Amino acid sequence: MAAVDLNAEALGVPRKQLMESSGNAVARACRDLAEPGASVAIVAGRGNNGGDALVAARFLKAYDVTVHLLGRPETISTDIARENWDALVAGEADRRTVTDSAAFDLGDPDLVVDAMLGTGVTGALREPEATAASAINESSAAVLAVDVPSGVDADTGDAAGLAVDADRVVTFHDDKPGLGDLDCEVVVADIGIPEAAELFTGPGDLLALDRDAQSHKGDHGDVLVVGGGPYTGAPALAAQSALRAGADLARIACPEAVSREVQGYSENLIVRGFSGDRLTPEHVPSLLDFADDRDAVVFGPGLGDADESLDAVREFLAAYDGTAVVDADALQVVPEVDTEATLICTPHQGELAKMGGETDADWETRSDLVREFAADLGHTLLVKGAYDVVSDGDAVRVNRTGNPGMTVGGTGDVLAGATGALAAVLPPLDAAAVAAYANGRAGDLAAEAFGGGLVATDLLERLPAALRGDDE
Ligand SMILES: NC(=O)C1=CN([C@@H]2O[C@H](COP(=O)(O)OP(=O)(O)OC[C@H]3O[C@@H](n4cnc5c(N)ncnc54)[C@H](O)[C@@H]3O)[C@@H](O)[C@H]2O)[C@@H](O)CC1
Ligand SMILES: [K+]
Repeated sequence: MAAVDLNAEALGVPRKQLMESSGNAVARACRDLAEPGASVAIVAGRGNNGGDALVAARFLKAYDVTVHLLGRPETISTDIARENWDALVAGEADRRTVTDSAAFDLGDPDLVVDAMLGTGVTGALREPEATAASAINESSAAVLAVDVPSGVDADTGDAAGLAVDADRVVTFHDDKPGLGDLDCEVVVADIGIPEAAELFTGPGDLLALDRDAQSHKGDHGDVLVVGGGPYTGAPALAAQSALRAGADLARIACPEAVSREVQGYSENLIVRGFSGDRLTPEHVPSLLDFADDRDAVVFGPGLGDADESLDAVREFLAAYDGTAVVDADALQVVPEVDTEATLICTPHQGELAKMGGETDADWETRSDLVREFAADLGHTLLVKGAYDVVSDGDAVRVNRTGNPGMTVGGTGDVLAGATGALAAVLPPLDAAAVAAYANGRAGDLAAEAFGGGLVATDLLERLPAALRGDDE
């Protein structure tokens, strides 16, 4: 929800506007439950859940409204909730502040609006919320809960202690998993979050990185790039990109014939050569061993399409059971391989066609085709284009960052490497979506400096800023 929120804001629909819609929905639910003139007690917490109900109070002029703010107005935790408290001028509602739970007096209202806590709840209700919840539960009034009954965890439906017993819940945007098992009526209100905020990647997607990457206990990934032979720049770019996208270690396995050249691009890379001048099936057993201890493998950059090399890719994937990003010439063998591995395939339109996938000039039609093909393959696809389409066969995300300057060689290697680093810390769909977004942002930042003359290494330098969500 926080990610969708930030994406909506980037699309010009700020949180305060969403709060106005939620408040309006709460007021509508009040009108459903009580006749004009009825007495309504709004019990508001200091977060945005309370803010929603403070908005509702402005829409309930036909009612006798009392607002009980749990705490002093200075302690309201968000600007938008405080602005809505300030907007309730004297006369519009009877405003009371509850600083001592012993002094809380709910009165005998016809309807109670429980807006103490929403999705921000942590642990058991503290005071004065606990006293207020008891009073609400003892009251004979109808109880309308805002978003979720206070004290209930919206994700699980569990309560760490006391929780409000509501008759009806008006929840926002989407049903919450924890509401299903509650013994009350749940109404989902559309609060006008643009569909684009969920479909298109945006700055909100970067939040996944904070959350999930932290849970990986400081382990930000050990990524192996398998590639090189006919080309040397591609694996070096992919590995450097993995480092810029946050991997702790980036290793390259490439033919000995080119390993010194590949190492020469950067002292940050750990290069291991295998015999000869290209990948062949004889290298696969040791490659599998080497890949076993890595968090993710990026297979394909600069590998070439010699028959022996493609045989090696087939044998590798058939035996591998980790996470791999498959790019470039390696892509064409994916449809024929039966593998336990988790694959993220990063084809451009031409490579997609070679894999047997269909495409279309219209991005919406293309999204459907990509989703169906990902479902057939049983893997995640990131199909590159002016609009990148990401799908795991179920969900679809579309990325619009990037610019025509990025058709220059090497940007695909940068994307593959970044996807590998992110796949070490995020689920495949998120890794692909965040990588596409950040790679495009890095390209946009590079275009500000170099216009159509940008080159792939310019993206490497800008990837960290793009992943932090910096504007420039
Ligand atoms: N896109 C969104 O996420 C939207 C969210 N909205 C509303 O915003 C709510 C979430 O707002 P917030 O994140 O501000 O969180 P809440 O308003 O749910 O709660 C945060 C406040 O509760 C306090 N708190 C937490 N646990 C407590 C406990 N056990 N006992 C006593 N106090 C406790 C915190 O210190 C903080 O002041 C949603 O439930 C919804 O009602 C809406 O405005 C619409 C848009
Ligand atoms: K609530």
